[in-house]
Amino acid sequence: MISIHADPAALAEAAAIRLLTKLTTVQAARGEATVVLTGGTLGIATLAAVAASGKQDSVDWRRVNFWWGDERFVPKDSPDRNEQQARQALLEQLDVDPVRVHPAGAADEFADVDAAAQAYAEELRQAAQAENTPVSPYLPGQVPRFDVLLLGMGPDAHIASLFPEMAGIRETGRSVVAVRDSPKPPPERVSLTLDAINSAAEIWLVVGGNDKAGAVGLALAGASPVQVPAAGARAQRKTLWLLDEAAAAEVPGSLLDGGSNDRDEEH
Ligand SMILES: O=C(O)[C@H](O)[C@@H](O)[C@H](O)[C@H](O)COP(=O)(O)O
Repeated sequence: MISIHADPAALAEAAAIRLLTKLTTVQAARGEATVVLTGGTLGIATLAAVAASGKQDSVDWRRVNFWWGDERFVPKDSPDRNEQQARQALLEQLDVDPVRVHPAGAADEFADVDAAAQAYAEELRQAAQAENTPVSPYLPGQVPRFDVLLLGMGPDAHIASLFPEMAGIRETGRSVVAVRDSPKPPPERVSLTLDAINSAAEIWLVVGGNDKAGAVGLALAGASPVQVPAAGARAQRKTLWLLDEAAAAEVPGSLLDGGSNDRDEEH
């Protein structure tokens, strides 16, 4: 499904409203909800839009579980941390349950990025065991239920910290990988694998800007995930592309004609 919005601000706002609605709906059904956050400009703008929406109270934030799709392996208080940016943009304004907030390890907490990746995988496994619901066909017992997994995408079609042709995008059978040579700084990161990402009930790719249009077009045209990681995003139930007009410029026309898409009213 594709949803197109006028510009990055409208896109972030639309993603925020969808997220609030989804979390409210999921909580009504199963008492809690789990969201996997992402870094990047639009990933954080979406969280800021939730904070600015005035509609936060529709969600019981003490019963939301937060994970991260990737994290930079830098000191805990570094402004480069996706966790720090998410806390500043939204989490600090909410009454969250700290036990339910699961950031990946930082460079001043673990000896190296491998140790941080292993620890995150173990934390995910423990959460999966506690839920006792085998939700992932790829990683049974290794990841908990992810109701919504947010992703940004780079101009090279990377998602999380899975980059074209590199080891991470090829990894199978594991939930988390350590990245040492990220083409996008900083170089060291912890990332969910594609198997973990695709365990999510819903994946939402929030992508804006004309520098992403080519990668969006390739991903939606069904390119190989090793060359075009975003092409590998396939949720268990729904994969949603939330785009602004600029990033949608090369979406294959046949995909836009389908009835399941929507576009900002003014377009
Ligand atoms: O840690 C990160 O950098 C992000 O998780 C990364 O995957 C990001 O979402 C994309 O690079 C898009 O970032 P922009 O929206 O800033 O281009």
